[in-house]
Amino acid sequence: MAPDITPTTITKTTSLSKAPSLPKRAYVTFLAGDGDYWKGVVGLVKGLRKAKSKYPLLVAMLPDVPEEHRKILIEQGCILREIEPVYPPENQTQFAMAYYVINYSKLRIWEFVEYSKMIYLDGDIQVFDNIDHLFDLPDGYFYAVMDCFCEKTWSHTPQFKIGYCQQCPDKVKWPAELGPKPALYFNAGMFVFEPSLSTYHDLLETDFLNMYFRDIYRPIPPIYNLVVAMLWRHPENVEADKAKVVHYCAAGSKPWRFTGKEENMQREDIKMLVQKWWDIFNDESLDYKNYVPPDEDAEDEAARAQPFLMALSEAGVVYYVAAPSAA
Ligand SMILES: O=c1ccn([C@@H]2O[C@H](COP(=O)(O)OP(=O)(O)O[C@H]3O[C@H](CO)[C@H](O)[C@H](O)[C@H]3O)[C@@H](O)[C@H]2O)c(=O)[nH]1
Ligand SMILES: O[C@H]1[C@H](O)[C@@H](O)[C@H](O)[C@@H](O)[C@H]1O
Ligand SMILES: [Mn+2]
Repeated sequence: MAPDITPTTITKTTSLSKAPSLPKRAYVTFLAGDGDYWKGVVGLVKGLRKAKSKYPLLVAMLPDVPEEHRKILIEQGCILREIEPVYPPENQTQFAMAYYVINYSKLRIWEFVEYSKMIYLDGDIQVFDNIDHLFDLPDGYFYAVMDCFCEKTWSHTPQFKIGYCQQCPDKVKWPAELGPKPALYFNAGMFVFEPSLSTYHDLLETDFLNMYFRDIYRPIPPIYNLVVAMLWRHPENVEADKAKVVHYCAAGSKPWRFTGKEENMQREDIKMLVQKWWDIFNDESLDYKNYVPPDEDAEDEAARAQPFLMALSEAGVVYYVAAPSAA
């Protein structure tokens, strides 16, 4: 059979032989409304700077974000991208409409195809250590941290009802009567993904990220998205001070609203993590206008990839993810 020399093939060959510029990468977060989530985004961009991230932070933002908040974000070095709201399909309930609009609109980050790879981070996340090496994980997969099913937010699920959690699958075993074990489920506050218009369109039709990415989901260790409830639900799996990325998602844990009154919020590890968030938020040397970028240092980069590999093997997930190509 004759070789398939379609225009696509030709384009690819040409661009390869011309040694194109490096693939574009960026972090991306999502912002909606005139509430206080912008504080989370300011904390996040300053945290990324402190961790010496090489890549910018894009903010995918709904039109309802007020001008004064946009101004603050630009002054902090964020790249703003206004996105049009996506309304859920009509068959979905009218309750909690805002919640659905937020969920569907977030999918627009798959439209950012000028970037070949991105890391999504919720606004209530903080990055305490450089995680740029996650961009080097092999293409073609969807990387995220496994969620925990032990909090009341999950009380509607069979997992919660029988006390099964994928974080400790041997404590309460999945009963055979309930059929096959449920697929691994990730927390959708942090993930490594490849923008793609066809994926975007497919996602709009699918019942959400976990369903859509079921087959190419590869778990990465909890240090890349420490869902704070893990501290009291699975202390054997996590260490608060080793986490590179912390997700303040438990009730009462958002640092900028923290009162310490809600359940578990008096814990020393929580108070320490909330303080660490504030230290970054208040650190003026991390403001964009004051920031002096460090010199590029190739050795640094290699040194960073090493603990990553070690962490993966410690967490026993090397089986799931191939080594980063930089290793
Ligand atoms: O008024 C709001 C509400 C949310 N957000 C943005 O949307 C993100 C998701 O909201 P939360 O962080 O409050 O929600 P959870 O961490 O509890 O949510 C988890 O489940 C959600 C769906 O329920 C999303 O998928 C989310 O990314 C995932 O981490 C926020 O971080 C923030 O970036 C806003 O900007 N304004
Ligand atoms: O995935 C969920 C979600 O992010 C909730 O908002 C959080 O409170 C949960 O504990 C987590 O498991
Ligand atoms: Mn969140």
